[in-house]
Amino acid sequence: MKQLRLEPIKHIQGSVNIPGSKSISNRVLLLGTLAKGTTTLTNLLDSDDIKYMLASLKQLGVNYRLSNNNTVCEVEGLAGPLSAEQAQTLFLGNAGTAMRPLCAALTLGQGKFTLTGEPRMEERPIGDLVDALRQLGAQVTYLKNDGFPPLTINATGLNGGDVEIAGDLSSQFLTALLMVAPLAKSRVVIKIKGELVSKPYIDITLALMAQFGVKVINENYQRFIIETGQSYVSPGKVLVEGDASSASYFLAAAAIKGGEVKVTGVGKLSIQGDVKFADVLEKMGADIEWGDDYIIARGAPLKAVDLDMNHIPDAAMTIATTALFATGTTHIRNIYNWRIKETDRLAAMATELRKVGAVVDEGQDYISVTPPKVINTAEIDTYNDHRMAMCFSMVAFADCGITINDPDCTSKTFPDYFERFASLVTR
Ligand SMILES: O=C(O)C1=C[C@@H](OP(=O)(O)O)[C@@H](O)[C@H](O)C1
Ligand SMILES: C=C(OP(=O)(O)O)C(=O)O
Repeated sequence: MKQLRLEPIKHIQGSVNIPGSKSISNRVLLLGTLAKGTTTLTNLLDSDDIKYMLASLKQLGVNYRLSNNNTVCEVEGLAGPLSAEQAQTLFLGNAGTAMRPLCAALTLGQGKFTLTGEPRMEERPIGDLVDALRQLGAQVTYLKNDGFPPLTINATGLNGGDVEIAGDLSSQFLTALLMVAPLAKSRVVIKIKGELVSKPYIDITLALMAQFGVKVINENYQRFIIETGQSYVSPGKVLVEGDASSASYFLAAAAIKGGEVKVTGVGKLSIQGDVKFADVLEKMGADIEWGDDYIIARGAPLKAVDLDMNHIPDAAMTIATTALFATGTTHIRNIYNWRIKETDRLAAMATELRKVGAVVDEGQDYISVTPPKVINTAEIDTYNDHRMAMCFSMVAFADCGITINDPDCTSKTFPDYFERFASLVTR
């Protein structure tokens, strides 16, 4: 297994332009496909999750032109659903933002589609989405375990009507349903069962649908109405913002080490909820400055926080390792769905934080982290989870340094993370 040794870091300083948002890249590729007209995406993320979406679209006959560095993509819209004359099997890795939206989108047209992924994808639920699509007439069959990929869709189009969907495991199910709703045969009214988690991701979905000309009535995240007769029309150009979750590592690094780091490409005009990560750092004591498309973090002595982080589930992981450098016990609450992401992130985070000496309380839906007096070095397992690898790079700010096992797993969303990180630090 490959390992990356990070020697102790004395100082961090500089500016980093953050690669494109995973959430926006995959949404816009799909909306651009369903839309009338050609959409040119700039600052598209070049990472595994996007490659799976792009490969699937190509397999389904979508025409697009990708620049040499994979960050500019011109998508020729179909002005309607995806269809295929021959049965297609699509491999979607472990990309939730490809699996869930494509599962919904492929019910709209005609054809037989099988969706598969990596072993972990077969453990990540999709039942709540499939239940909702079935209420609208979709025919979906599970190939292994009920409620989980792989699955086969026999597509004949999607009816409109009233549909209920559970919101308590993942917002991606609702995102998927919202994106296909305008192309159903009549008006769609979606009612949310239970608490809706990760709400800001729904705001991303609605903002992008609006850019493509579709209006959704949002009744307090409880009910959504999508009137019939709407269709997606390309806005022409879409600039993909920098990924706010990816920005969290650089902002945290500055907060921990007392230097100044500016992240560009994401700022106060962002449509991504994860920019609120900067507010958490501010509560911990960091100095944060906002521009329209940048955020600057400056370090200061950090103190623990006790917060509900359901709204920023990805960036919240960065707080778990930042907590090693804060006085007191940090409590990260209402994050049950960490358990059903790339790995069981609550269990993985607790295990690895204990290796460096932290006292950790892992609850069903929370984690509490008390830093040790002296942080130990360790070999950190990353569980094929890009965020585990990136979060634990923070431990290099302790006097002992850290070793990251399988660092290349960052390729899911940030292939050159460790090179970018190294370019800002002095050892
Ligand atoms: O819609 C999206 O782009 C995402 C939603 C979130 O998932 P959940 O809604 O499952 O929390 C987030 O963790 C994921 O990385 C991306
Ligand atoms: C949860 C994540 O990914 P996915 O889009 O596969 O759900 C993530 O990137 O942290």
